[in-house]
This record gives sequence, structure tokens and C-alpha cells, in this order.
Amino acid sequence: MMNAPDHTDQRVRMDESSPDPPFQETYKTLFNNLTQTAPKNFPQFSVMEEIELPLIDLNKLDLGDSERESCKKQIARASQEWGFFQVINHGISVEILEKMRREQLSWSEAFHVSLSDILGSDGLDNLSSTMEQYATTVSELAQKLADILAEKMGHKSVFIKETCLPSTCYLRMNRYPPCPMSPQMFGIMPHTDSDFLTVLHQDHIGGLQLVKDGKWIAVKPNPKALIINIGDLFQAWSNNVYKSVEHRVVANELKERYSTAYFLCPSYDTVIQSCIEPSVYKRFSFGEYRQQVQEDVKCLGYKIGLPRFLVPSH
Ligand SMILES: O=C(O)CCC(=O)C(=O)O
Ligand SMILES: [Fe+2]
Repeated sequence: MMNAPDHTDQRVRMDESSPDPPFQETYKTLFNNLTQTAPKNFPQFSVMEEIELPLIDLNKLDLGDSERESCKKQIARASQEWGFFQVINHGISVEILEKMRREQLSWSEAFHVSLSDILGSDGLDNLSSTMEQYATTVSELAQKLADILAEKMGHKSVFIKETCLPSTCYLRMNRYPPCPMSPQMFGIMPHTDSDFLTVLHQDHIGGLQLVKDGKWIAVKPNPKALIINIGDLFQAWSNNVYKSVEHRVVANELKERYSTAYFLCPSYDTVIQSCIEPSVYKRFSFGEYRQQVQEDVKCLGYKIGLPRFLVPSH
């Protein structure tokens, strides 16, 4: 199982000796060591209803002015109310999504790789050309959504374009082996993402859960859609207008699960400052933020995140 992920560098894990992502061996060891497992009706893990995330059709962005504006409003509203939404007609073909999954099936490990490394690959083998196509389109999508979210706050987002570079954005392919202790075991521990926003593709297995109105809910998988979630940096920049919401992955008892996440991250020297005054958070550089997260995970075992950077009156 993975701890709160730090997408910007090496992963921070609950068990530093276990590889990234959770391998079957890790689960087996835990399972064997566990004399007593938590009952399945333990409240935290009781079976929950699957909810569909707000679904936004990005085709509308290419229609007339009023359709485009209403689509942008939907994006901003979902980012405020849910911190999560799903998009269709996102520009990534079903063939590419399926190819990515098929290729993931043949890998034994997870990949965590910067966009510049992907784009710098020679593209000769099948794997890198699919990954390259996916990464190129997904990064354009992330930028487009970031532009819309900035615009809805009354700002032009040159800032994000200039600071989120191919060398600072990451693609991670996650593989979650079946886990006999599911649903008591997390594939990824509850966390928020330390980026501006994340574009996630999950397969049909399900397991992603998020907090909505103080309760954990399970996300109904839609393999045709891409899930977008707001990260801590957008929450800080928007002064809490957009929400970086806690989420986790519960492992599946029988089936392997795959997901791909693209993290829109700036360079470490980028200063994050609220676009509205009075600001809820102090100014901080992304490097400082990342360092604080790593320190907290190391010392406390979990990430504190944005509350560390609140201005004293809050
Ligand atoms: O695999 C998933 O569905 C979620 C992954 C995730 O939250 C992350 O990598 O930050
Ligand atoms: Fe995440």
C-alpha cells in the first residue's frame, strides 16, 4: 500500500522497503503477518454506494459562445463543489486509452516519469510511442483546463503555462495487485495531490474514493472518461475557491487495477501566491511545499499539506 503520494520526485511510502506501487508480495506478507483482520463492516470500509462524478462534455468548448461559457462554468463549479469531475470528448482516443492499458498489463512495475523524458524518448518502440501520444494530449488537456480555471478566477494563466514545464510535469502508471485483505487495505492511502491539477484515467475495476460533504464516497468508473482533480496548488492560488479534495484507492480483492495519472506541477522555484486578497495562505515556493510534505511524511507518517501554510489569523 502506498502512503500519501508525493508526485514530484520519488514516492514516499508507508513501508520504505516496499517497491512502488504496492506489489502482491507486500500484500502477501501483510496478510501472513496479520493474525486478525478488521471486520468487513468496520465503518471506515463498509461497502459504499458508487457515485458518478459531474460529467462534462468538452466538445462544448468548440461550439458557440454560450455553449463554451456554460461548459467553462460547469468546470469551475465542479472544481469548487467537488474538487473532482470527469470529462468526455477530451481529445484522447479510445484506441490510445486501450493501448495504454494493454501495455500496462505487460509491465511488472509502475512508471513514474517526467513529460520531458517521455517526449525525449525515440518513439521507436510501441510502448514509448503510445505513451508519448498519451502524454502529449493529456498535457495539452491539463493546460487547457488550467487556463479555464484561471480565467474563471479572472486571471490569464500565462503563469501556469510558464511554470509547468515538460521537465516538471509527471505521468505515473499505477498497478494495484489484487489484495486478499480488501476492502480493509488501501491501494493508496488518503491524500491530496501536491500539484495544480491531476488528469486521471482509471480502468473499469473501480476503487477510487473521495471525500464529499465530509463523507467518503466511491467513484463509479467510466473508462471512456478522464477524471480531473484539483491539487493543493490550485486551492492555494484560488484562495480556497477550488478544492483539493482528499482521495484514496481501496484495493480489489480479486482483480488487478490500473490507472494513469498526469500531474501538472510547476518548477520548484515557482512562488504560489493567492490571486485574491486577503490571502488564506502564506506565499510559498513549490520547493518549500514539497520539502515540508516530505518532512511531515518522514516525521509524522502523513502529509499535512496546505494547513501548514495558513496565515496565522486563519
Ligand atoms: O489510482 C487512482 O485512481 C488514484 C491515484 C492517485 O490518487 C494518485 O496517484 O495520486
Ligand atoms: Fe492522488
